[in-house]
Amino acid sequence: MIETPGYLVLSTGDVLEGKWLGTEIAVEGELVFNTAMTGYQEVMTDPSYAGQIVTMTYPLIGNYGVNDIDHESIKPALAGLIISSACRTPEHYQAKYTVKEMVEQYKVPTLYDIDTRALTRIVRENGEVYGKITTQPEDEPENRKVDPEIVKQVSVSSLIEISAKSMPAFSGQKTKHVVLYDYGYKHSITSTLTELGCNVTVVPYDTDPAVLHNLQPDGVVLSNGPGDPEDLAGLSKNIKQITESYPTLGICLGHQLVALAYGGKTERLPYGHRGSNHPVKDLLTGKVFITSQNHGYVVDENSISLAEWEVSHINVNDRSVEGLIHRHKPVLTVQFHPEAHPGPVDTYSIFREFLQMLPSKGEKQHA
Ligand SMILES: NC(=O)CC[C@H](N)C(=O)O
Repeated sequence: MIETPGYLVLSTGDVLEGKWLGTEIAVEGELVFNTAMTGYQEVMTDPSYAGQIVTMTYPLIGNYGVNDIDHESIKPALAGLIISSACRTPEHYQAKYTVKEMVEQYKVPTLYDIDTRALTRIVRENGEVYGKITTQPEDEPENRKVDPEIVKQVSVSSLIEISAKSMPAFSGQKTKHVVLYDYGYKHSITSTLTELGCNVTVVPYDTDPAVLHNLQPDGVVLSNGPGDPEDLAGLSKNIKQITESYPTLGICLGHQLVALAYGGKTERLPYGHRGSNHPVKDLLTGKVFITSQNHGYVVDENSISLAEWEVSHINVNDRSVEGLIHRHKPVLTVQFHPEAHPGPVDTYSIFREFLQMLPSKGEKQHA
């Protein structure tokens, strides 16, 4: 087999040599790393990675193949993939393809045989690093910012209706209708809601609250998504209106956008939280959960009005804000991923907490 060398050229001046896995296409993006030991398929198809080159720190990728059931969106959204060893002979009863076949089919520029430990150190030490996957070691990444309009590229353009897959979560209740604002949603969010007995309507990220009102939701979920939350500050007025009218759950980007809508600020983490074993403390119960995470920004605790909001969760490693609860309105938001995938389902109960906030039939509080 002839293996062509490929290069990852970084904004720090470092150049790492590897080999192409699949099609040789040059691409640029923000360099991030994910520490999950499994879940590469979910990571590759999570739209929150749009515009980013993702390094998997676990050294062997592809050993259980790729299946037809664990995609988090219809196709990979990440700009590029960097791995150490690529397994070409997967073993798993559900495996349908190899990682090589997947990156070839969707034309995801991918390098393997990269020293991912050295690369991760560079990102940890430098924080915001941009890179280019290329055949030319003398190339340089030109862009130093993820496209401010990236959410528009991953959001649905018209609404999608998904029916409940089971009886309502709580006995005696009618099926609830949840509208999911799509900033780049993961399919696990809709599958969790439908498994808990909700009908879900997925709407474009910029859907006007008047259109939402016509859908007569019982509650609203604001999804995860890519990019810098402050690039979406123009949506703040709508988001504030939504949270004032309907019980709301914000997940990751959705959490950040609610904070911005209430006058809060977001800031960049030194090198992000991306993995499936991030400990989060529920400050209301004192319990610690292991969570799935994928974010580069956090809500600045000092920017939140504590008269209006309570910090419900913090990250045990760096004490950053992981969850907010409104003191008077049925609004809760989390920075981590209760839908998991990849990672543990310890915080699945967040969906139940949200569903418990939805009014029973005949007692909708909105006009
Ligand atoms: N998964 C997400 O929703 C990520 C939110 C945002 N793009 C961040 O990096 O912080």
